Amino acid sequence: MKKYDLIVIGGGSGGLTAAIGSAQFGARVALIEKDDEPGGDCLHYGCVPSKTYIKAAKEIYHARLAAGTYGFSLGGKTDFSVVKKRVKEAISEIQPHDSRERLRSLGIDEYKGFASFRSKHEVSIDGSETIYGKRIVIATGSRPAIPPIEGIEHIPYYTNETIFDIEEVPDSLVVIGAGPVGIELAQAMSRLGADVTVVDHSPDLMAQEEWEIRERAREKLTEEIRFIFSARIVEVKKDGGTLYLMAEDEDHGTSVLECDALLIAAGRKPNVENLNLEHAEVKVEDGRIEVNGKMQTSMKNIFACGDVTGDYPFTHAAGMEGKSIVANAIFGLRRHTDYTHFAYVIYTDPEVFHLGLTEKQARDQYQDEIHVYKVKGEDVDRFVAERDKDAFMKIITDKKGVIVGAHAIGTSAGDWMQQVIFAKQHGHKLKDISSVVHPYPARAEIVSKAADEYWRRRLFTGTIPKITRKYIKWFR
Ligand SMILES: Cc1cc2nc3c(=O)[nH]c(=O)nc-3n(C[C@H](O)[C@H](O)[C@H](O)COP(=O)(O)OP(=O)(O)OC[C@H]3O[C@@H](n4cnc5c(N)ncnc54)[C@H](O)[C@@H]3O)c2cc1C
Ligand SMILES: NC(=O)c1ccc[n+]([C@@H]2O[C@H](COP(=O)([O-])OP(=O)(O)OC[C@H]3O[C@@H](n4cnc5c(N)ncnc54)[C@H](O)[C@@H]3O)[C@@H](O)[C@H]2O)c1
Repeated sequence: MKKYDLIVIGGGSGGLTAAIGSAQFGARVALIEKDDEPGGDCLHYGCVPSKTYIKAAKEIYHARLAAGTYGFSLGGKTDFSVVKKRVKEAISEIQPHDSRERLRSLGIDEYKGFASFRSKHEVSIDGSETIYGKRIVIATGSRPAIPPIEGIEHIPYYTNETIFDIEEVPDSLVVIGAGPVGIELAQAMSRLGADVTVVDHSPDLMAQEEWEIRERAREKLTEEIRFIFSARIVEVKKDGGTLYLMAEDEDHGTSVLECDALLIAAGRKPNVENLNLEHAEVKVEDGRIEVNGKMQTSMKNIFACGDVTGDYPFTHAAGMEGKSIVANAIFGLRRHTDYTHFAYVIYTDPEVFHLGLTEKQARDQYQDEIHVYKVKGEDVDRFVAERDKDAFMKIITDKKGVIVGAHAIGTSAGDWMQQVIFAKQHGHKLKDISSVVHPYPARAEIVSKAADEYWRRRLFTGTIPKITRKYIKWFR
């Protein structure tokens, strides 16, 4: 039986980081991936294809808007085969980075097949070959959760695993789920030509976002998408080419939605099945693998990262957790994964950026001893010049000015807010950003406006102006 320092199950963002990091430090590593090529959800069915869709949709939408603005007309239908081609090209250009060849070139033994445990140190591949690992990583990711709806097994529907393969944009599309997957794809599909309705059983979208951001996002998105909140699809039927979806809505009772296609984006289910976790005494709690801060499962030599743990289902979280595993599983360190400065972006247009506490969370945590700084796009020259004034940003600090939360909405918000992640992570105060000179007229100036406001409140109110006035008089 072949023996390894580390066996990694799953070649997505988490597994690849753990395997490549460990091999680069000299560990003997095996990676088992069931699909033809590694890369996982992010490369094949998630981040990458969705961002290519979003970009194509955005270009088409803004071209049409621009035509209206500048007095000419743009007609015609999108050639969807071009969009699909661009998706394929994007995946295949990134694939070499995550390929079996690259893993081999790094000295990793890659296996193709479905992995399952035989014991706490033994993993079998497709039930045949068995290999031994001193330490093992479970990075099997997640799949779309399909809600229990009567008749769902008898109708065709899309998930993120199939929506990037469609031949044509449907005339009408219902999306179940207003989470990041649902709204990013709903907006893209609407811009590509579908009439889109999003149904969610929660009362609003983006419940975890700062309320002013949520309101602005809802206002913008409802210009393009119809939302039905507090509603549940309870039954589905197909007649000819049409789908009939029975929706139960708290306010309006039962109604029937007709559409050509259905996309299910109702959350994720960690991939824990058929791994024979009981052979390794790895505990599953609420359908996901339980880990401690060191990413260790209930069995000390077995670690888990990424979507299979369920807590932070993001590519960059899986990567961060994979790095902790390299430190803990290969070097025996006690590194805890720290999510204090974890940020994410929802890639709608406009983008939504989230870092740290919301104002409400900060008020609760710091007993109201916080400062809140808000800047609107209409106060920043670049947004005004480009006639794109919907941007909004809020930074929350503790009473000493240390950043505890930052939230924004606007074109490319995910890019211009990066500096705040850096500042927060390195313990800088908001005032420090004020001394950074931002090239004029960068959108990032919105952040320095908040920092300027920090100084304005301290310098130009209270006793300081009285003293400086006296000094200037004397100095004359
Ligand atoms: C539409 C969509 C858009 C997204 N956009 C973003 C985004 O913009 N930014 C972001 O941060 N996140 C995004 N995400 C989330 C991101 O894709 C996931 O958080 C990330 O892929 C999780 O990585 P992972 O390594 O845990 O799992 P995965 O990437 O799913 O990898 C798991 C791998 O394990 C393999 N596997 C599973 N079981 C076995 C087994 N028993 N044996 C062998 N191999 C196995 C699978 O084939 C797969 O390759 C998006 C998700 C979706 C669905
Ligand atoms: N830009 C990004 O970083 C990005 C993009 C896409 C996905 N992701 C990650 O992927 C994860 C999964 O995203 P998601 O949107 O699939 O899941 P989610 O859990 O975030 O959202 C699912 C939504 O579906 C609704 N829902 C669930 N069951 C329903 C039902 N039966 N009827 C009506 N509504 C129902 C929920 O109320 C929720 O609003 C996210 O948490 C995110 O971390 C990230």
